[in-house]
Amino acid sequence: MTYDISTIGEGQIRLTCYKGERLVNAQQLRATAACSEANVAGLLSQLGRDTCWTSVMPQGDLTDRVVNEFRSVGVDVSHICIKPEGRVALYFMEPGEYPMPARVLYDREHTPFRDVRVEDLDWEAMLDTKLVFVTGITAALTENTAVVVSHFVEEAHRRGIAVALDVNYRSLLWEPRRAREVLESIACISDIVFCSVRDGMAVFGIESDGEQACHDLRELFGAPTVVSTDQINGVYLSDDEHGDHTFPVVQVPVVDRPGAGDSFVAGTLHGYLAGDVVQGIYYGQRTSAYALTHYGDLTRVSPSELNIPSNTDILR
Ligand SMILES: Nc1ncnc2c1ncn2[C@@H]1O[C@H](COP(=O)(O)OP(=O)(O)OP(=O)(O)O)[C@@H](O)[C@H]1O
Ligand SMILES: O=C(O)C(=O)C[C@H](O)[C@H](O)CO
Repeated sequence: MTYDISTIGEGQIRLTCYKGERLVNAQQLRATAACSEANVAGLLSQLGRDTCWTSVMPQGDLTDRVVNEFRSVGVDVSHICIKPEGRVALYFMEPGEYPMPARVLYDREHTPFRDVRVEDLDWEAMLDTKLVFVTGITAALTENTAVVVSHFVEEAHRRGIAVALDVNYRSLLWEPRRAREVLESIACISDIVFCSVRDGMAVFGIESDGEQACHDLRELFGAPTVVSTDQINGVYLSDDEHGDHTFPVVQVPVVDRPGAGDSFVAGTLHGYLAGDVVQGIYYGQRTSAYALTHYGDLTRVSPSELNIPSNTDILR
């Protein structure tokens, strides 16, 4: 079977404080599955795409909790390498209520994924795809994960498979200089790059704003298509075929924030895979707005919900 998209990343459990509690004295935590790349695959699966998410995870209930979540929406998880021992990565989150900022605390040292080697994975299966999707989160973890991400992208490029990169810079995982060192060469052979205006400045030193920042990133990478988000300030496209464009964002209330960026990427790739990145951005705006309305990093959406009239007037 040829996948529409194939991706790799570390499965995690997110443990989130309930509203009005702080980690330091929380009595209960909400457990949900997480992984930026699997979130993208999971949303695309729900939209009818054939997707594959690969990882390295230890045998056990916590792995089952994570893997079952993505399997349940149709992601092919059969190429995940299961190790007999090890721990599952966690991240704790305090969502933050104004004026308290949100906080993330990673607990992801000593997991088998950090030691992944190229020979652990079934590359023939993973590369039987129309598009390979990678993010800066996975490249950030260890030397090994950076090597595996670069191998995936280079092999895809060599075989004429489209590559999509989401820079997804996480300052808790690495320094901007190292991020640039690893990600710039990947961006330069990517067909579509997602890089927020904030990450463009932090990692690539792009000082311009909005549409211009997106344009400058495209010039820097020489990539055919760059899409930049900037929270509620707008989405920007710089593209060989369409030129430079701004798409306004209609703000919606936030129930749960993590995963909105991934949902935006998934929606955009859904259009991109059909040959229409502009339609993809409209999908992405809708799926990311939906993502904010319910708990969990994985957004739950049905194809019909992508096209129904919305009271947020986000869609055309
Ligand atoms: N409050 C909001 N209302 C409506 N849409 C939103 C809101 N916040 C974010 N979005 C949508 O989500 C998209 C991605 O948001 P943002 O730029 O914060 O992502 P990101 O920084 O890439 O996310 P992440 O932190 O998950 O990597 C925005 O372009 C927008 O379309
Ligand atoms: O931050 C990470 O490492 C993740 O992959 C976990 C989340 O699912 C992600 O941050 C949401 O985009």
